[in-house]
Amino acid sequence: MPVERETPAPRGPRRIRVVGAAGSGKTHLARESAAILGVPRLELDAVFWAEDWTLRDVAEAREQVQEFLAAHPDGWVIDGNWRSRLDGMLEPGSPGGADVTVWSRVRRTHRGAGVRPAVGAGRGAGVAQRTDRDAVTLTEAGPALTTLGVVPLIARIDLRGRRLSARELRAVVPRAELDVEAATSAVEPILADVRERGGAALRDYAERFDGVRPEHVRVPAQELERALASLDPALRDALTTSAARVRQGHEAQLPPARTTRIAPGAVVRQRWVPVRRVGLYVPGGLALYPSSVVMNVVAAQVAGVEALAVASPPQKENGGLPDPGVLAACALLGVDEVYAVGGAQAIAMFAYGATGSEDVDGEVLCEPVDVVTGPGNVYVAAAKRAVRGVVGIDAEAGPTEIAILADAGADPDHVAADLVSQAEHDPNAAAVLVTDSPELADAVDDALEARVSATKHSERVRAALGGPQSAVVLVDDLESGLDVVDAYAAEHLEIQTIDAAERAERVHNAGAVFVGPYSPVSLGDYLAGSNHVLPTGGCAHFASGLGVMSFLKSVQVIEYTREALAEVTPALSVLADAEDLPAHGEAARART
Ligand SMILES: NC(=O)c1ccc[n+]([C@@H]2O[C@H](COP(=O)([O-])OP(=O)(O)OC[C@H]3O[C@@H](n4cnc5c(N)ncnc54)[C@H](O)[C@@H]3O)[C@@H](O)[C@H]2O)c1
Ligand SMILES: N[C@H](CO)Cc1c[nH]c[nH+]1
Ligand SMILES: [Zn+2]
Repeated sequence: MPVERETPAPRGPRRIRVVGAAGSGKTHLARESAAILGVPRLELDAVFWAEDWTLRDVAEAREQVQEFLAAHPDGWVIDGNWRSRLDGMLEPGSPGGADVTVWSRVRRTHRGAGVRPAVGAGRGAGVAQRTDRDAVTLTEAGPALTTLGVVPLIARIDLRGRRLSARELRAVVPRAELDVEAATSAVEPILADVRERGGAALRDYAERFDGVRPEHVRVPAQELERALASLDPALRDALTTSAARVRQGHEAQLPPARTTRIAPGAVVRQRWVPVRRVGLYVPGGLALYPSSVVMNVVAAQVAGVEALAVASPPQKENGGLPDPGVLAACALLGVDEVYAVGGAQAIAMFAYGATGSEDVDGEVLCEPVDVVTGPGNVYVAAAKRAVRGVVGIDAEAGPTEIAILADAGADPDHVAADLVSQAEHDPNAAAVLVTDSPELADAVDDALEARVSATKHSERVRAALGGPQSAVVLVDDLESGLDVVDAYAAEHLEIQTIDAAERAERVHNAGAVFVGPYSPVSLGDYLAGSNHVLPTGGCAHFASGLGVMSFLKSVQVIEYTREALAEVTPALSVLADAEDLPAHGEAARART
């Protein structure tokens, strides 16, 4: 039986007026909002214009509006401007008027919705603050409505009283609409183009996606030195601390070389050999990630990789170079090959190499690498999936996910804080709470309301919490909760239950597990000593986080004496004959 996400109970304003300039997306916003709320919609253009594109008589038009209001006292969405003709009708505060007015407006290349509160309108209303980077999420009605407090921030999935098979569980756990598979078609032409046109394509994509055409695709050495020299001392100390702790954690991962004596004179040895050259991706679209420099670089260095190259998106604010904090972190860790390249194009550059297109590039801008690692958005993850085989990759480390398994004893404010902390990465980030306590779920809903309104990236967080990838999942008991989190296979899983340590040991599928009340995910993001580059989108069913093993290959070394070979030659010959490969047996018999 299919499991539905719960229809949210109406809470805030239900009578919504959408206004905005022509082409600002108000029709779309109104249509979507009405569908989400389950209320009727009235388009004022259809009221004030008659069929033959003459203006309808004002009195007649107003009467139509009045009839609509009278027929739907419980809620509606009305879009269109027509202020002067309405003469105050529909204004917040007027009889039967709107609870709230939403402006849909075009902002540079993205459309966005602003919110003007009605007198006495529901909580949470206010002019939405946003940056251009956030604005893209506001084309959606969901975030606009959660801003208004009309729908809850996060959906509920109630699995109580249901026994689901492993396959059914995998189908009901929340997942993003734009997954790696869906993003693949967007990145394939980019990969092919970079392979073909090298530096010229890299500059074109920087202009298109990052809003700046870098003069230097490879960051000049003096810019790395300059960034390190101007690094804020507190940040330098924090990066140094982080690198030392991560180094310590990763040194413990180094596998020992093993020699096994299979029989007298028969030796098999396992050597661990680092790959020679690696490409390390450091994201930089919505937020900036010096910490991802630490995670990538330290793991590769501890593994013993000889040549490390880093790529991070060019920043318009930094003249087409990557973020100064990213550059400084590279310099601090001794990496001098850094590229101002973001997204799928960076992954292509590393996988195929890139020819230069300008004098500053030289003939070869970037040599191909053996392994590409690092986190990024869904396009980066899709590009890594596409080049796998040409190069090695670590896990698909796409949009951040947090799952929390919590019981009634968990602190709802801490749970909310941790959900918000990861939701702030990306509108596509996922936040999932799995609990056997409806009381905790309600308390977390309330704590989220307070935290989301107050947090800096509230629009991005609302979009992440309100997306299909996020939910509060109610279960009968913690055993069922464990089944749900195993089916979900989160990048990060927090266990906030009374028996956290024992329960954590029973988790099969998670990139990293954070145990007990004092191990928030943000600790692992920066300086727990673990790595924050972790598998997403269910890949934790089979993949591990970034670590020294991501950069090591094992080489088996076999050395037998004549006697040891002679001892197994009869069995070897039988096997060779059984496979109709008699020359295999002859190669052994020729020696013994
Ligand atoms: N799983 C992990 O280990 C982990 C760790 C840290 C961060 N993250 C995630 O990394 C991501 C960082 O994302 P970001 O966007 O801030 O930076 P990013 O560097 O990953 O992506 C920016 C690039 O995306 C590309 N891009 C944007 N829109 C595109 C489109 N429509 N088509 C093709 N390419 C497009 C552009 O090239 C741009 O340079 C977040 O999702 C965050 O959650 C994951
Ligand atoms: N939470 C991210 C991993 O998904 C890592 C990170 C870096 N900076 C802050 N957080
Ligand atoms: Zn984080």
